[in-house]
Amino acid sequence: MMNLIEAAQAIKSGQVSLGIELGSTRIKAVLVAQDFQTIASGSYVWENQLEDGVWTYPIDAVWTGIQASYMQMAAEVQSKYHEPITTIKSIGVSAMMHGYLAFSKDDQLLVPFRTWRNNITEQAADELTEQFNFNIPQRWSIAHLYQAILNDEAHVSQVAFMTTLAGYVHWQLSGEKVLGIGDASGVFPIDPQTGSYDARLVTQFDQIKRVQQQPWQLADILPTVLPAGHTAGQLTPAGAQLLDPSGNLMAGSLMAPPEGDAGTGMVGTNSVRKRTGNISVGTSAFSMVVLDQPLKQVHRDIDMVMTPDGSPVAMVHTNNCSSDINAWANLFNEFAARLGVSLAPDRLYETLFLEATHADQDAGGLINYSYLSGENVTKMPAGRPLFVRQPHSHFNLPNFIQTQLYAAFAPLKIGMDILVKEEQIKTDVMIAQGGLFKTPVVGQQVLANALNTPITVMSNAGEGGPWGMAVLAMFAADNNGQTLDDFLDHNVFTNPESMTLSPEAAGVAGYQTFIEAYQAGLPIESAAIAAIKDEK
Ligand SMILES: Nc1ncnc2c1ncn2[C@@H]1O[C@H](COP(=O)(O)OP(=O)(O)O)[C@@H](O)[C@H]1O
Ligand SMILES: O=C(CO)[C@@H](O)[C@@H](O)COP(=O)(O)O
Repeated sequence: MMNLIEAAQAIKSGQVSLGIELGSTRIKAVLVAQDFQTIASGSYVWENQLEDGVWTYPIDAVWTGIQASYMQMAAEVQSKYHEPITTIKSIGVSAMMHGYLAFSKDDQLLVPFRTWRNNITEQAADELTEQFNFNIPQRWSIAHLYQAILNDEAHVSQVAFMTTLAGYVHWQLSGEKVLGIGDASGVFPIDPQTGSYDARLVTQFDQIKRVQQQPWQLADILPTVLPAGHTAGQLTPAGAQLLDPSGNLMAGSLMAPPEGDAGTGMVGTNSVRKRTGNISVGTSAFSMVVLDQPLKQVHRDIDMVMTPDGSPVAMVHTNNCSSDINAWANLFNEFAARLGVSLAPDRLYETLFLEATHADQDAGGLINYSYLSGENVTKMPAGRPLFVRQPHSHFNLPNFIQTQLYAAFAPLKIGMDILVKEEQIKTDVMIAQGGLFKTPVVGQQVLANALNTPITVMSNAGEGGPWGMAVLAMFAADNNGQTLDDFLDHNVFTNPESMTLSPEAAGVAGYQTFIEAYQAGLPIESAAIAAIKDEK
């Protein structure tokens, strides 16, 4: 580990890499030294909005958030090391995947950003899955494009370029219209042999009658696909100004292929090798296993994505994980404020999560449906968060918080059971990362019990994504021809700090009781969606 003087020297000579990640609730910037240690970080809280039935973020907020995170990180560098950041060796951008950002030939955004969280592309996703004999989830970018075509949306004929959020930011910083292969795999299916979009499926798409009527062909409007380790352009002067309006940062940094947060999660947990598994836990929850053989069949609940170096990955993805925890945490925070108690966010979460350690194993018979938005695994088209209890349920604070944690992982548990039962895909251990692990042990133990699998959490778990992106940026700058898995094993994770928790029998049994009640009660959620209309 570098001392203060060595770190200051690294900053001065530009021997540092920057990873930026735009997650659903936090934009993060992490500056990493060449020994892979984090030197400084910054973050910015943002929140998606449901506007006219579409989950979105204003595009300006992307830049407000990136600049605020960068500025906070640069301020930390200045105060700790007394150096401004002027040169950065390599930079990588990662973000929530999928969704729809479509631009005209004059680079104008044609419709507000449609994020991964939307459940508005059912018809397109169903038709494409059938045509391609390949699972196309609703959040895939191609489902959004095709649904816009099916909807006869006027903007579609003007589309000159479509990309993901990471691809958009990368384009603005470097001028390059490219995507890392992992992020690209959430846009359109990838052919593992060619490392690019599946040419046969691209032709099939172009031949659909309503697509033929468009003035473009799919290949004209998609970004170019690049694997990890390749150079994906340089930070331009305009890009440097966009990232750091103070003007300290100079252009010229090498840019790595932009990736999705699935790929950076795999890198951050050293899980790109075949038969390794990892889980990302934040606004959404998704588990990923790198495959050593193709799946037996197409499943609507198992998504096929790629590692950043192009190996197929089976993913179980759930739209809802931590949003409802946040809603309740905010409520408790308001109450604390009324009592004159001001709590820093980490203290708030820690205090609440620690309550769960006194809970009944079955969470006292309480049930929660944490569906802020629709949920693919349980086939809910929209979200109506619900808390349900019986007159005799054991309703107290520990059980309430336990229920929130149990419910956050419930769709993932249901989806993982499909992966295990139908495809017999199971790893010996899963490595988890995400903001929920910023409070140690509690969420990790619940996840281990829920999935009945040992869960490892690394010391970087709270910032695993942006750190993973910085590592990819270093891999792009300096890899000596190594493969990504060897680079991670031999250079990066030589002495990882991690903790593994195994499932506890009583907790596993308690979670099983909870999940049975949860599944039995799912019609309540359906009824709420039908009965309580969204007034927006
Ligand atoms: N100190 C904490 N302890 C436990 N959970 C936390 C803490 N701080 C934040 N969280 C949870 O982590 C979530 C953010 O995780 P993150 O991985 O950054 O997700 P995303 O990419 O969806 O923004 C928050 O929404 C919150 O639920
Ligand atoms: O859809 C995917 C991965 O397939 C994610 O990008 C999306 O769920 C967003 O993740 P976060 O909840 O922001 O970590």
